[in-house]
Amino acid sequence: MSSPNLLFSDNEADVSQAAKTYGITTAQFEALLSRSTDAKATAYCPYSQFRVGATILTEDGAFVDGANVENAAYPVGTCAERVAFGKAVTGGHRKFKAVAVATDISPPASPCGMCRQFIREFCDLKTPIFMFDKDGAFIVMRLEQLLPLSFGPEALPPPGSLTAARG
Ligand SMILES: O=c1ccn([C@H]2C[C@H](O)[C@@H](CO)O2)c(=O)[nH]1
Ligand SMILES: [Zn+2]
Repeated sequence: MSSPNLLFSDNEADVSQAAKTYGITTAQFEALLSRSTDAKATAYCPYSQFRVGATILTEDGAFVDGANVENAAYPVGTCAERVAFGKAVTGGHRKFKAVAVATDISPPASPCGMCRQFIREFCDLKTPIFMFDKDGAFIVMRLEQLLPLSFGPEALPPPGSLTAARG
């Protein structure tokens, strides 16, 4: 069932309101929408035919795109979000302002559980995740809403602090 109270349309009022609420510019919002929508075309998804595009806005204002990459051994395939974060992190980015995911369904798809946890490694809990349908209508939620009571890097002892003697 759709969630009309959560689904915004791509009109000027909703876009500027969302951009303001989530701390990005309307130009950045429009770039997240157009780039994640275009990224769907780069998906390799012969098995599901379900195209997903993802775009990440880095803290310094760069954009990194990804799409899902499937595999004949089905579980080996990778979601668009993890492809985009892999590219961003190996490109040297460590801080991010927003994440966008675009699909051709409405209401739009939301990141799977594995991707929510993957995002949690690199993003502040307040980070907005924009989920776009084919027409640019969108749902937006913060990471802490998509992944409540989450487990993250700060729960572990600092890397290198454990002694080798302890098994
Ligand atoms: O948020 C999502 C949901 C699904 N998929 C991919 C995985 C698979 O390739 C296809 C169908 O599940 O869509 C993503 O990339 N991101
Ligand atoms: Zn996923």
